[in-house]
Amino acid sequence: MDGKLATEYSSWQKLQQLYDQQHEQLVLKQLFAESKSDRFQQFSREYKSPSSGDQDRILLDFSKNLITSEIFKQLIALAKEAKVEPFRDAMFAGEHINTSEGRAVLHVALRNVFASSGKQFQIKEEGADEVQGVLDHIKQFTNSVRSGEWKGYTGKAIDTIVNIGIGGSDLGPVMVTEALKHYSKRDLKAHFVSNIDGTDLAEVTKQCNPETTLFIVASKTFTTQETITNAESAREWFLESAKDKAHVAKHFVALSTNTKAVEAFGISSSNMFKFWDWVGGRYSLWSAIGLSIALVIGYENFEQLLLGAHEMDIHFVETPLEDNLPVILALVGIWYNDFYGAQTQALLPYDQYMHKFADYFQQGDMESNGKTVTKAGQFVNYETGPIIWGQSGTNGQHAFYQLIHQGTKLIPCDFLAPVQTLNPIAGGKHHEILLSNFFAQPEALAFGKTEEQVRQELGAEGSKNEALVKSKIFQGNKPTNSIMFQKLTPKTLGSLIAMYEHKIHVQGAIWGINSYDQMGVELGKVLAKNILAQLPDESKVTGHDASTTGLIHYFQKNRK
Ligand SMILES: O=P(O)(O)OC[C@H]1O[C@@H](O)[C@@H](O)[C@@H](O)[C@@H]1O
Repeated sequence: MDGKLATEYSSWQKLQQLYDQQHEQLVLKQLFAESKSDRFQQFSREYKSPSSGDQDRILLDFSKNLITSEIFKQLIALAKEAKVEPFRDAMFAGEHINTSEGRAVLHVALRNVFASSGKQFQIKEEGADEVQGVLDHIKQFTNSVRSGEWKGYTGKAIDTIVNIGIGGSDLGPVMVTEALKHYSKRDLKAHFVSNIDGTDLAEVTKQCNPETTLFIVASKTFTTQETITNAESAREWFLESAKDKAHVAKHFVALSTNTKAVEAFGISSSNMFKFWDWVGGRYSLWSAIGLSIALVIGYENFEQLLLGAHEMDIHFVETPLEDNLPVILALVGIWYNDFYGAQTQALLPYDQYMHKFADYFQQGDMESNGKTVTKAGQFVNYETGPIIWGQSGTNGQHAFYQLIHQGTKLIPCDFLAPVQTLNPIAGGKHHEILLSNFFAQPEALAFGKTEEQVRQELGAEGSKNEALVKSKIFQGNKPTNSIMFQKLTPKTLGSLIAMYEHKIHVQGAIWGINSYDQMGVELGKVLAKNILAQLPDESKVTGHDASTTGLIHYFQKNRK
């Protein structure tokens, strides 16, 4: 992180040598055989919440990775050489590490509100001292809606909320309200409208009663085309029944950094929940953007989510690199991404509540680290951010695991699962089956099935079919992390999210890129605006290539 390309670090070069010399001998079966049971001890770490200990603990087993203690040491050396620690401290101190936009990166300040946690970071940045005030506003508003005290324009309590937002103003609230559904107020329905496709809003409003629906317009900039258009159409839909514009105040609130635009939309500043430009969209669920989360799970649970994240922040700042969960995940990821040439990384939570976890981190990781230029302005000569994807187990097993087990691609996977389920139905049978799969899949991926085993199973007769024998071989040696947490509590979820946020931060630091801007989303937006103005009239369609022109003309000819 001092203007160097990652490939210039001597530790990177050493890792390259280790890879070149050793990767053919890095076979999990042998690595485990050589180290006996020590390997689990050696390559696993347990995190415990300082405030609730065993209740909220996370085990990271990274022993099923293609690493030795020498490689692990060298990866730690890379983190040191890339100055991961001072860069982390710079973020927590409020330095403007988002250099292209000249901003601080302070989602950690949003959860730095627990004097009793034993640690508060000293953050000096405009707005950082306003965090508690906004939380108080969220608390008071949440309590009044949930208790029924907040009334709609006909005097009825709110029973439905609709969050209108996209990207970071949607994915976090969607993921967390799903993940913490167990803790939700069941008689308060929550919908999320993100897509500009009118279908999204239309299908939601069909399920809403204007007298009892609260719209939450969530947009950091309050200029995002999709969100503003959806909010305007929602207001139109609402006014068809409410008639009087004065009623908007009871049914529309805004979450934004842009007071002027919120007021121009017709939402009074008393119904606006503020945040600051140092909160990146994809790191904003901890801010006012989390209002829908607080409404669904209650303010106390929202606070626990923040506390869990804050405690992971403390772990990230205070724990030596070799025991630091986000750092370990980041380094192991770099080993595959940059030396093995793995293109993707799968997130596989064996918890149905977490079925949106991979979707959430698709933006979190890919918008952060999908970059080609370093902060010093050089093009990288190595791979940066991985493609993130995944699905909840065991659904994924019946969909795409075939390719992970026997395809031609190397796909490092993170398996996540709770020790205890929140729904121990059928005497806990479901959870035992779920967890047996959670244990079995990484085992199968790591150790596979040899030709001899297959032949033995098929017997002499069956083994004559060579193609069949070959198709049943599992090469194994596929790397995985296994992450077990005690139970999916708001606090643990907060810690898990913060763990992956910091993993992304560490990888970005090593690659020397700015993880906190998103220039790559701009070009398409500008072109779409230009095209929108050309759509009414065929003769207006100019300045495009033949394909784009052809497509627009095709639409224009056939739309009626
Ligand atoms: O919250 P607003 O400003 O509407 O932005 C919503 C989303 O827009 C996209 O273009 C990205 O830049 C995301 O990072 C952002 O979360």
